[in-house]
Amino acid sequence: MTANAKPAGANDRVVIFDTTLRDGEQCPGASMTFEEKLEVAALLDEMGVDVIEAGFPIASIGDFESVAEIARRAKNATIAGLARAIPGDIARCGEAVRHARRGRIHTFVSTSPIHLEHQMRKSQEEVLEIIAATVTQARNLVEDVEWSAMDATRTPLDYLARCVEMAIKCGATTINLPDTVGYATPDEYRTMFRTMREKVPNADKAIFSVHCHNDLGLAVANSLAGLEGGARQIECTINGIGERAGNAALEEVVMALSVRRDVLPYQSSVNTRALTRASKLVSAVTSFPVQYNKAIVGRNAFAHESGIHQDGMLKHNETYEIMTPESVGVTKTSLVMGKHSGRAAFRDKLKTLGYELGENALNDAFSRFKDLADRKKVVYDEDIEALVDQEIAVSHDRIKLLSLSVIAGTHGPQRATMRLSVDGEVKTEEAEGNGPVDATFNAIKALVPHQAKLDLYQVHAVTEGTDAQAEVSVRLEENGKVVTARAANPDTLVASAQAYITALNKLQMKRQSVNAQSAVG
Ligand SMILES: CC(=O)SCCNC(=O)CCNC(=O)[C@H](O)C(C)(C)COP(=O)(O)OP(=O)(O)OC[C@H]1O[C@@H](n2cnc3c(N)ncnc32)[C@H](O)[C@@H]1OP(=O)(O)O
Ligand SMILES: CC(C)C(=O)C(=O)O
Ligand SMILES: [Mg+2]
Repeated sequence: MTANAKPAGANDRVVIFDTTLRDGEQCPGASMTFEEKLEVAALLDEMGVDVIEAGFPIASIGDFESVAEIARRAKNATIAGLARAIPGDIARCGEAVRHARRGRIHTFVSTSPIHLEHQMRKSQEEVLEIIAATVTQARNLVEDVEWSAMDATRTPLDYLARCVEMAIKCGATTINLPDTVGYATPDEYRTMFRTMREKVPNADKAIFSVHCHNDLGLAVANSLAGLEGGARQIECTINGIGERAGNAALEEVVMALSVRRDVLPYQSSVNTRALTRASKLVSAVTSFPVQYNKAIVGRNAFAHESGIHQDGMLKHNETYEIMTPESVGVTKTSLVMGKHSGRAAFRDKLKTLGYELGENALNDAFSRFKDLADRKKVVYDEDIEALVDQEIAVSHDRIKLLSLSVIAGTHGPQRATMRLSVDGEVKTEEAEGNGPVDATFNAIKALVPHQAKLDLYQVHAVTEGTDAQAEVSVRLEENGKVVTARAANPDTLVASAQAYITALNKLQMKRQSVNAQSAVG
């Protein structure tokens, strides 16, 4: 028996068996190259996974070679290979895992009536003989043999018990009872393990293992129920990838054990801080994106957008988080600024961006932020900076933009209607132009007559997407005096008008300071 193979129930240590490289790779589109498999295996080994199922050696030469190489390189983990209940599969698997410091042959055969009749086309008695022969063969090759009853959860318990007894008698050190088709409920799965451990005379000679598929979204719940039934090995995959709807997600299982130690008193040796790194690596090598709201490793798992939650988080992080982001390798909680955010988070965000606004300025900036968030899916830090910079500039201005509407399109001329406040007086003008920007600038010229020449007009997107803020830069020149101004808004024309008006305000301030200097002189 290996270090990992202690009798079920002897302690509360749970063996974490990762099958990302075998069952995970079985899902359509998830195949990994030799080098990618080595990289994933190295990380799993480093993070404390007990058993790495590295592949199915009979499946291909590539699979054989990657299992053998992972076996050579593994420092701590047991390396397992999968084999059907066929002598050739078992021999090939034995060849691949013999390079490991601890190698395991994992052999499986169907036990359910539906599989026996339609897939194996064998009787129950024939399958019992196959179990005896193949487990014995495997045990003659390695010390550590896992036997699985494929489709265990649709197998009559009496027959399953006979199979388990036979596998243990022939030397299996781990007995895996998979929910191959993701059919079981937690209560049924718990009962199956309890029954096996009570009924099978030599049950205490092996570790029992869970292997759950997620067809009904119950894979993690079933895995934990299996522990309550006496299992002490969990088979799982990073990001829950695997056949069809996938396997139980390793990160979810491990964090459930860590966070709910009070009701799940079982220990795993996985370094939880490596979970995010592992998730990102597997996602990158398989090109399978991780859904945003995925437990533990989804990008929203530690992100809060709603004002009430953000306010709570700023007061005490346990108000809305049951584990720290650091505990799974995420640097910090993120308070995402959006239309559901409140003043507390906005104030905190401004502080991190280096702004200290008085209460009135803050309220003004906040209402402009809400207005922006209503129009924009994601509000980035740069959006907020642009918005506050403008707020500060506008508060000193003589000319203020009150409203702008522009008619543009294929049937010119383009027409802009603008309302400005100039030294407190409200003025309106309608102007035409060669394009919407020209019409907008003509309206400004009509409302605030000036000699300044437009030296530069530039537009770029502050952030990504079609709803990104446009940042407009305008440079005006008047009698050798040059001013530049910038403004940002999701509407390019509004940003253009604001930038032009800010430049005019700056020019006005320059004129005043020159006049003041000549008066002093
Ligand atoms: C629940 C699971 O995840 S099981 C693992 C599933 N994973 C895979 O199948 C991935 C790798 N598989 C492969 O590369 C191929 O299927 C191979 C190399 C294993 C076999 O390829 P082939 O010899 O061409 O067989 P094929 O895949 O068409 O059919 C499977 C055969 O294995 C038999 N079989 C299935 N499971 C077992 C088993 N546990 N023990 C013995 N025989 C089995 C089937 O009855 C079928 O036999 P038949 O051809 O006599 O009817
Ligand atoms: C091969 C076995 C363990 C399996 O993957 C399953 O039954 O789901
Ligand atoms: Mg499976």
